[in-house]
Amino acid sequence: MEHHRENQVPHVLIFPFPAQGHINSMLPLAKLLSLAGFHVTFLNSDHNQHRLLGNADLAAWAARWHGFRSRSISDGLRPDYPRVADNLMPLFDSLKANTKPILRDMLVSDRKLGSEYPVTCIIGDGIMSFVIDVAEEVGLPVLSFRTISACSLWCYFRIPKLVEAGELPFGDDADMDRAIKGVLGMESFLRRRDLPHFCRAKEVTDPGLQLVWSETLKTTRSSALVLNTFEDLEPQILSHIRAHWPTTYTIGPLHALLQSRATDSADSTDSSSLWKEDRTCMKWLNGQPHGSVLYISFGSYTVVTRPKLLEFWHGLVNSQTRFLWVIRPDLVDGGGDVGQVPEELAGATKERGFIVEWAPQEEVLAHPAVGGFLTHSGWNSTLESMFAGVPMICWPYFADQQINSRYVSEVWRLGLDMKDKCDRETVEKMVRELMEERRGEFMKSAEEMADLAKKSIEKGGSTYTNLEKLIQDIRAMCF
Ligand SMILES: O=c1ccn([C@@H]2O[C@H](COP(=O)(O)OP(=O)(O)O[C@H]3O[C@H](CO)[C@@H](O)[C@H](O)[C@H]3O)[C@@H](O)[C@H]2O)c(=O)[nH]1
Ligand SMILES: C[C@H]1CC[C@@H]2C(C(=O)O)=CO[C@@H](O)[C@@H]21
Repeated sequence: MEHHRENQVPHVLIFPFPAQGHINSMLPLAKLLSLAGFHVTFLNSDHNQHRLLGNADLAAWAARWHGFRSRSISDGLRPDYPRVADNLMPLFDSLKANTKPILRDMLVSDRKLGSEYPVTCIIGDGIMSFVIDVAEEVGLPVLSFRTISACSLWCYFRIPKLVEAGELPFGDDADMDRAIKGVLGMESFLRRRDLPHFCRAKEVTDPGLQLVWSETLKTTRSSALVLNTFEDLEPQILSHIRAHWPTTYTIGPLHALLQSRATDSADSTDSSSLWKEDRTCMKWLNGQPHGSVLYISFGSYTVVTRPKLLEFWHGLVNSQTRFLWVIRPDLVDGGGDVGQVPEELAGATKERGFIVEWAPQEEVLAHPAVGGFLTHSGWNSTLESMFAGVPMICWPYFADQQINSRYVSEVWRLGLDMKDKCDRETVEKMVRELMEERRGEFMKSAEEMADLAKKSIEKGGSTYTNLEKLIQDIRAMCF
């Protein structure tokens, strides 16, 4: 038996939902497990692997992260199919119908996936419960990694209770500020408008609502839940979660945990961006006064209409603040470009602003010139801003972002929630409030939260300890 133990190297297959936000939270875990001496296969979609190859040095990753390999699998859609937020059901349906059997066949035909060691455990994205089905069929242990906050996962889990109590659906009742009482732990501050966006569906049969409802319930079948959060951030909600997922590993903020473990700083920042990063913004930031710049990014999925984009633009310019703005090529609804910009905006932007299509966001948030973040409240952006000690203005777009923005403003006191508004007057008012009037207050709470996050990843901290436990438990699965 001992001889057998010496030869068994854990081989973990890590499979994120094919989207930037899911790659950016599960990839650091893959690298951390390779640092622990595990063999790791990171599974991208063919579509995203092709995009990553254009922007990342995947060959260098294999050299830097011993035991790490990335493979790809078809998501079943044409390469040019629009994988966009307001049309995601075809992607989910295709993953279940097409990718699931391919994944099973990959594991049945070669348990080693072309490497020297057989797969001993699967960590699948919790929004793709079909990975649990495949793991059960091929007889492998499986853990579910949900890439969102514990508070948003808990809201999803409570959907059946909200429906039972008549709190969902809202119907045509327009009172979005009506309190929601059915999410335990959130009764004192949760409104209809703060629930995850899928809860705004008019019918219980809405596909998006059904998706997050059913996928969340199905992840209770996996042997454990992995979350990119930390104990001090969401303690009450985590205790509710653990009543349904007894084994829950909180190992976030993962981007920072990796950075703290990587021997070479360049290693931990190797880009996993699907867009090409424009690093010229770093030189521009170097020329800006300390804390003077508002960074604006709405993540990888958000789209806005051109009128809304111009409202943000007017509000930013009227606030007189310096700004660094990420305007992805596909940010404007319908894929159109920004078009002709009014001279008053173009002139002020030349004077006080800088625009890129995609930024090295972790480095931007860590730059001393950045004093605030206008964000869509995606979970990675929220954690990155939190760890960098940068206060936020939140303009959530969909999915879990609505609940994240409510927590930022009402629970963690790290900024302002602009939810459901984007007129130029509100934008200007909130930018001035965050960057000037209440700057001291928000900087103080942001620094306190950043300290809590830093303590969680240090030796003896909850995240540090939970990662060691996860590594130990995965090792034990080999025998
Ligand atoms: O110019 C940019 C903009 C973003 N990022 C990075 O891209 C990631 C974006 O992730 P996130 O902030 O979580 O937003 P989304 O891409 O929108 O993520 C999707 O996935 C997340 C995790 O499930 C969810 O929380 C979001 O709601 C969902 O939209 C972050 O790591 C950013 O650092 C860059 O590197 N450069
Ligand atoms: C496409 C979105 C549907 C839900 C997914 C998600 C989650 O709850 O895991 C968060 O945001 C998006 O990335 C996914």
